[in-house]
Parts: sequence; structure tokens; C-alpha cells
Amino acid sequence: MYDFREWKHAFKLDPNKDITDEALERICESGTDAIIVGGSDGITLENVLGLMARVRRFSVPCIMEISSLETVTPGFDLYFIPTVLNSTDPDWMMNLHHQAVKEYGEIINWDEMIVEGYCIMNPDCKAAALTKANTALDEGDVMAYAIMAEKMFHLPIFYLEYSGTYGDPRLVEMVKENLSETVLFYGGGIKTAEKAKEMGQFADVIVVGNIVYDDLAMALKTVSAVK
Ligand SMILES: CC(C)=CCC/C(C)=C/CC/C(C)=C/CC/C(C)=C/CC/C(C)=C/CC/C(C)=C/CC/C(C)=C/COP(=O)(O)OP(=O)(O)O
Ligand SMILES: O=P(O)(O)OC[C@@H](O)CO
Ligand SMILES: [Mg+2]
Repeated sequence: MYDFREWKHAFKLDPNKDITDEALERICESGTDAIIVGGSDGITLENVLGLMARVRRFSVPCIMEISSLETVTPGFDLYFIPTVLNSTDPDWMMNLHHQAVKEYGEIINWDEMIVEGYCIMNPDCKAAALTKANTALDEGDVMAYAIMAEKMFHLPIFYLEYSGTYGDPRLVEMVKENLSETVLFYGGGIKTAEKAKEMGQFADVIVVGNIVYDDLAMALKTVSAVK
């Protein structure tokens, strides 16, 4: 299922982390809607290609979430392009994107490119530090970013990112109430089936990352919790 509008669950696998063949098979055949390949540090062309080739043995959709221009490689089903709406550094909002389009515009297949408007909420995550995100946001700020993503920029995805920590379900619910076209992704701290179910009530898609590496059995339970 290549239409992310129909998804409920995705696993995010980090090319910079080791995963056994057996664990990868269980993840890819778990019933999840997609495998997103991405991370915020230590990402190289070599480790992206290695993980892509291994995921490709299974029929699950395989998406690259681009974190640097140097690591973009053909062979994925779709490419997610983050733009960090609450970054204080224009590089992570549009400058790197501008550079990429200027350099590669003619060969980009836009049907494969999906832009994600990120709102990074956890001040302690690597992505917040990298992108110099302003995480001192109240509910009104977050809502405004969500509305801007949909009504001003017509972004296909609004990604509420709590990477590494569990967010506020009430806020996710409020954001969802403000979106009608833009798909709401929630990621961060989903470590149990209960948490998956709780966020899955409100977010269109929940993204499960770190727990894959810490407790595979629990990670697998997050799929049936929302599907
Ligand atoms: C198919 C093909 C060959 C195409 C060629 C054409 C081409 C080059 C197309 C690219 C077009 C384009 C516009 C690219 C954009 C380039 C770019 C570098 C954009 C910047 C993206 C960005 C804002 C990255 C910032 C970091 C970020 C938000 C990453 C998202 C993922 C994330 C938060 C992962 C969590 O990281 P993790 O490591 O797990 O962190 P924890 O330790 O906290 O868990
Ligand atoms: O690793 P966790 O905390 O599950 O977060 C998932 C994802 O949103 C990270 O980009
Ligand atoms: Mg991670």
C-alpha cells in the first residue's frame, strides 16, 4: 500500500543501527504499513543502501526519509523530505532543499517526493539539536504550525515529532481536530501497545522507532494495537 493516506502504522529503521536478519524479517512481515529508513546522525550512503537492499526482500513499502543530500539513492518506493517548521535555522526549512532542487531539479521525479512539515517537540532529541528547533512551544504555537502546514503550504504530512519521549495525547488530539487534508504523523516514545493505541486514536499514522532496537517483541505488538 503505497498511499500514505491509508496508513495507520510505520516502523522507522535507523541505517546507523544494527538489526539481525531475523528481527528485520519479523518487522517487515509484521503487518505494518511501511518501513521508513532514516535517522539524524551517522547516516551514510553505504548504510542506507545496505538497509534498503535488506528491506527490499520483503513486499512492505520502503520509504527513504532524507536527512542529507549525499545519501539520497534510487530504489525506494517513496522519498519523504522533512522541512522543520520550528527550526530557527533556515537551512533545515528550505535552504538545503533549495540547493537540492537547484542541483538535481531536472532528474527529480516529484511523484515520488512527499514533503513532511516537522514540528519537533523534544528539546533533547538529536534532530532538535541538529536543526536548532525552538521547542518552547505552547499549544497555540503547535496548532498554528499545523494550520500553516495545511492551509498555507498545503503539505501532505504534518509530523509531530517527540523522538525519544512520549508526547501529550491531548495535544495530538487537538492537532488532529485542526487538520482535514494534511495527514498527521505522530512519532516518539511509543514503547508499549497501550501507548500505540492511545496515540493511534488521534494520529493518522504512528511511527515506531527506538523500541525496535530495545524490545522487538513489544515493538511488534504496536502494529496490532492500531490495525
Ligand atoms: C531518487 C533520487 C536518486 C533522487 C535524486 C534527486 C534528489 C537529490 C532529490 C532530493 C530532493 C530534496 C529536496 C532533498 C532535500 C535535502 C535535505 C538535506 C533536506 C533536509 C532534511 C532535514 C530537515 C533534515 C533534518 C533532520 C530530520 C528532521 C530528520 C528526520 C528524521 C528523524 C527526526 C529521525 C530521528 O532520528 P534518530 O537518529 O532516530 O534520533 P534519536 O536518537 O532521537 O532517536
Ligand atoms: O524512536 P521513537 O522515539 O519511537 O520515535 C520515532 C520517530 O518519530 C523518530 O523520528
Ligand atoms: Mg531513533
